[in-house]
Amino acid sequence: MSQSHIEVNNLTMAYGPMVVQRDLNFTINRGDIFVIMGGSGCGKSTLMKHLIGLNRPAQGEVLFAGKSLWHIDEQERRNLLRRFGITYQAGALLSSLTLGENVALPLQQFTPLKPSEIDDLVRYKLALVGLEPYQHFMPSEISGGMRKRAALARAIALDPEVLFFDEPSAGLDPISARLLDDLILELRDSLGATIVIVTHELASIFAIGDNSVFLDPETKTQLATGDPKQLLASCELPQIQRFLTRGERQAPTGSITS
Ligand SMILES: Nc1ncnc2c1ncn2[C@@H]1O[C@H](COP(=O)(O)OP(=O)(O)OP(=O)(O)O)[C@@H](O)[C@H]1O
Repeated sequence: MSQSHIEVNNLTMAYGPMVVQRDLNFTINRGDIFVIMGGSGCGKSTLMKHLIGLNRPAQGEVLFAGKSLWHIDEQERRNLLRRFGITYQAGALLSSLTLGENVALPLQQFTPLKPSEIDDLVRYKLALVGLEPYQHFMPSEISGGMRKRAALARAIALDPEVLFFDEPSAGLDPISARLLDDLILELRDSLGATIVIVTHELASIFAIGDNSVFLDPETKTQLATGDPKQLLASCELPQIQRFLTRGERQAPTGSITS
């Protein structure tokens, strides 16, 4: 049976008095690729910030391996946070450092490893994303798709249990986006990591998503959670059908619409 890794219980997220989403309830299982979906401004990035412990819930809780990041001491919180790997949409790499130096950074900061050991690990992580020959290149000397992969190599430097991606394929052409999807699947399988992704890309959602939550900006709560392919096949909510078919369908084929 699938084992729960992250649990979101009755979560309400707000900025001051402005509620972004309320009453969110879902589970992210170990080893799953979990997609956060929903229209612009519904609160996907805000949810990601709650999952990684940057934002504090207005109500409810987020449990990581059964623990709330807000109800433990500072040392335990730091230890838990080290088990996360995060890649942001923009500014993922430091432009003044080579790819190898970028990947080495978390290893230098958070481990007692010797320089030669760090160098071995850097080459290994870059090899995992197909960039070992580019270790000494600057970020400006490689393509956008390669930069995303290098950022991924840095995010996996500390062997994270959970990898978070905010719009990983933003700005990539369809082929590079597809290659990134393949890489994410490979990494999930080789690292055994749980992966949480915010994305609008339908092709990615169906290609790699095992489970998902759909946030609605109108009602300010989740409308559905489940395997995106199942939602497309059987969820009758028009908002979900519109989103998953780019507005082409209001209800699953075969269901009756008025
Ligand atoms: N730091 C902040 N302070 C106040 N309001 C914020 C802050 N960050 C986001 N918001 C507001 O919260 C709401 C949700 O924003 P968020 O960025 O989480 O949505 P999103 O679904 O990720 O959007 P998009 O798809 O456009 O990236 C928006 O109304 C946004 O203006």
